[in-house]
Amino acid sequence: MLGRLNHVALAVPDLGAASEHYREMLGASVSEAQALPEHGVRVVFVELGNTKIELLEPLGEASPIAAFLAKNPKGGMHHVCYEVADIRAARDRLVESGARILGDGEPKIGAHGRPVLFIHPGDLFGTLTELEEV
Ligand SMILES: CC[C@@H](C(=O)O)C(=O)SCCNC(=O)CCNC(=O)[C@H](O)C(C)(C)COP(=O)(O)OP(=O)(O)OC[C@H]1O[C@@H](n2cnc3c(N)ncnc32)[C@H](O)[C@@H]1OP(=O)(O)O
Ligand SMILES: [Co+2]
Repeated sequence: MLGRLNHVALAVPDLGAASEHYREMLGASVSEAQALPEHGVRVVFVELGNTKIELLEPLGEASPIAAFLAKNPKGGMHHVCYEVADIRAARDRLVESGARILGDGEPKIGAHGRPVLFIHPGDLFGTLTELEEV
């Protein structure tokens, strides 16, 4: 069921400053910022060739990353995202195993225009996990 590592996401307090650090200090290829109001975040992707780093900044008052940043004001590793071929089949298998799917359980369209959903960190060793259908 589990495919490639699509991205590792870092929550950051200032997306512009984080993008600049990755571009200038690390010499990385960094995308333009994209606002995703339906996810409550602004996002930038750092392209690594074999995978991506997703830099996330809260957008709006109900951002799902706000509490995480309040606990980790300098930022920190927020989630990992694995690719799957059939996201609903993957979800159903996880639910059968007792895992909690966040939100209403239905995939949303993510930053790459593909369906995504999230599994509660308490059900995967303290790691918030995103699945993306590719
Ligand atoms: C850019 C679009 C898309 C993409 O295409 O890639 C994205 O990646 S969007 C990214 C942002 N969206 C989401 O994260 C959606 C799913 N997340 C959530 O629904 C919430 O963040 C959450 C996981 C339910 C947590 O919400 P929060 O408000 O922080 O609730 P709690 O404070 O009650 O936390 C509950 C529990 O979980 C622990 N926690 C919270 N965040 C993380 C985390 N990132 N990694 C590991 N653990 C986390 C938190 O510490 C609490 O633990 P306990 O205290 O032990 O209960
Ligand atoms: Co993500």
